[in-house]
Amino acid sequence: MAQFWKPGADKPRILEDEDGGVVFVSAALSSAPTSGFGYANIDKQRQRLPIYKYRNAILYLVETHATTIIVGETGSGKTTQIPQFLKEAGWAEGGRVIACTQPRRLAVQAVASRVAEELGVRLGEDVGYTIRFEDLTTSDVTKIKFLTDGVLIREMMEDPLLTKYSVIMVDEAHERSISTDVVLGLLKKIQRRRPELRLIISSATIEAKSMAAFFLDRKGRQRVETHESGPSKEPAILSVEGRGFNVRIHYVVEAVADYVQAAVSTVLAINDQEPAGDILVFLTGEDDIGVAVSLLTEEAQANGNKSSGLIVFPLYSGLPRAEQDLVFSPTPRGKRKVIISTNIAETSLTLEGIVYVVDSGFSKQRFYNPISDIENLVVAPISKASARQRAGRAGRVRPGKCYRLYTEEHFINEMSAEGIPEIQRSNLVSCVIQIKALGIDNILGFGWLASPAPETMIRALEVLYSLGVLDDDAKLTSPVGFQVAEIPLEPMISKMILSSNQLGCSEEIITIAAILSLQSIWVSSRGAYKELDEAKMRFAAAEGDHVTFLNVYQGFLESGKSSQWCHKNFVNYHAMKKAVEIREQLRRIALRLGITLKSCERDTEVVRKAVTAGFFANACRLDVYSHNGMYKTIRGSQEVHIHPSSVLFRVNPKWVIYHSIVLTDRQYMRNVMTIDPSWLTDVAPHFYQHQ
Ligand SMILES: Nc1ncnc2c1ncn2[C@@H]1O[C@H](COP(=O)(O)OP(=O)(O)OP(=O)(O)O)[C@@H](O)[C@H]1O
Repeated sequence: MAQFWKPGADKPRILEDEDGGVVFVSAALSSAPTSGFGYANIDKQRQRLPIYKYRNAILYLVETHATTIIVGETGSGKTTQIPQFLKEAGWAEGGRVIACTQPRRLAVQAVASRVAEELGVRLGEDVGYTIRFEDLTTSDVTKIKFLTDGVLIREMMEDPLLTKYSVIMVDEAHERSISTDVVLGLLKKIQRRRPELRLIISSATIEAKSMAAFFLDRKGRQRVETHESGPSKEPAILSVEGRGFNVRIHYVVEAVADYVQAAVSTVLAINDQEPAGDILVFLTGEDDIGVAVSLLTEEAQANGNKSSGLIVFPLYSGLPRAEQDLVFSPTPRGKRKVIISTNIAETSLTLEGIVYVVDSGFSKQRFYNPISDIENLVVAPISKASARQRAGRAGRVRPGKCYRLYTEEHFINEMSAEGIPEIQRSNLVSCVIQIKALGIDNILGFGWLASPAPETMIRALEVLYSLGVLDDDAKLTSPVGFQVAEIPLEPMISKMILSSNQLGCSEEIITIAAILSLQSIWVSSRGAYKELDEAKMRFAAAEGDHVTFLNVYQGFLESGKSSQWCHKNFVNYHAMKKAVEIREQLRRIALRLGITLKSCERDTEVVRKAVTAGFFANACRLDVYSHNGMYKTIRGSQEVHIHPSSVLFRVNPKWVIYHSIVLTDRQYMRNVMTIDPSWLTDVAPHFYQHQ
């Protein structure tokens, strides 16, 4: 009997309906048995995956085609099996390596450990991974390497033709992150120079024909006709039929007013009414995840036995690795794990115990406005492709259910088939410098999968020119441009590091750079707002957050890197440990670039000047006529406010610089620092000449 489900504001119910329910894809596609799967040995599990039947077809297509596009349901085995098929067929012999890219770091680590486990090898040896600031591979030993698309682009700077790879699989290509689009454009170029390189583009939800059209160019086709021995340049498309287990989809009958509250009610209803199985909830960011975690934890405490079986874990990219890892821990007997996540868990991941998925229908997405030069993170509706990926986190090791907190009508009529590629809605400063560093000067004619807006390109070129990274001919300057490109951070942070060399404060600036590359060093307040504020005030510097970070870092070192010290001060211990690690890597990079490591002995003026040398484009002035602490950006005159998490919140100094903007009810500046406005024209005369 099918079910329709309707969350109520106070008491959610799961309603029975004799009419046919909405079933994900089709029950007829189910090809795996519905029980016993978890107990089979790994070889048997592998053989039961839908992709297994396609092993020979895949190997044949890869042998005979330069590019193969593989579309198969979530959980059909693309990510974990294809690299193994290739290895078994000899593609990793003779010192060659098989690469598989993922848009997200968490997925890279998770799939690499799964594949190592399936092959019975130690992670980091035959099977390894590389993400920014972490390389778990062994040269001459690693045969299958998982990595983020961003890391693959960085590798091209050292080895432009990626000569060690025999096959590169670009997985989850539907995500269309900036790095995925750039990687696809670059790989297409590399293929012309290295016809023996094979590409696999895979996803559960890509439009295979338009992807194939991108890889098919006239020149390529002509070459096929004349070179019979090489692989065909015409891309092959393979559709893998079948999925692991059914996922039954439930829609709300009426639109919900508050998706966080509805998600919490749904989790409680599942816990009350459904058999054992963990729950994965998709919300949008740290803030709404924090609210949901608190509500569920309170509910579990208040309800005694009824909800006490729930163990709730948040999951988002800024969460330290050790806390992220908790979501993979086995669920204790008699308990039910609830993971409340951003779209970090949307693709590639298999979380073994997950039976139920709750999908809010929203995610945080970047939107850049080249006119105001502001990039906001906005909560926006997801696409159908994302919704399918989210549902696909269930049904991987047993049948599952997905509760969509939106109506079926909304899914069918309102949701776009695919999201807007990130390249068309982001600031492109980092992207442009990477492409330039690879020696590609004609950015507009790069051969984009989707062209970015010309205004956005112009803005990026303008900022890079003002940073001294590009010259009048829009070429990378030497040495500054090349050095900035070599540091694996945002160009503004890299420029700040380089400037600290002349100003004699590189030790301090490297600490700030390490902390800025983390989401937050404070623990989330968990309701204890007053205590968190008081703790912050112990470190707060009148100059703002950047100098405050130096105080916290110093305190952490003086405590002997103590976790108790962190706990007492509301500082996130794991984040601080990560900051120490990143700082060590940045020190090594700085030394390689010839930067002298020197401390200014806490001369906060030179520290702030170095930050300004990188972030001058983010300068704002207090609007003295506003009584609510409103600032206007110098370029673009946009209204912005200091974020409540900043130590300058309510202090409202006249001139400030920020690191990033978040949009909630207003545009808020995060990580804010006071400046002297004369520094702006000192460090960026071209940028501010008309002010
Ligand atoms: N860590 C794991 N623990 C248990 N089973 C796993 C694990 N990882 C993968 N599997 C099994 O292997 C199957 C295939 O996973 P894989 O990631 O290769 O699929 P996929 O087709 O790439 O999916 P997606 O499109 O969602 O990334 C899963 O459905 C699951 O049955």
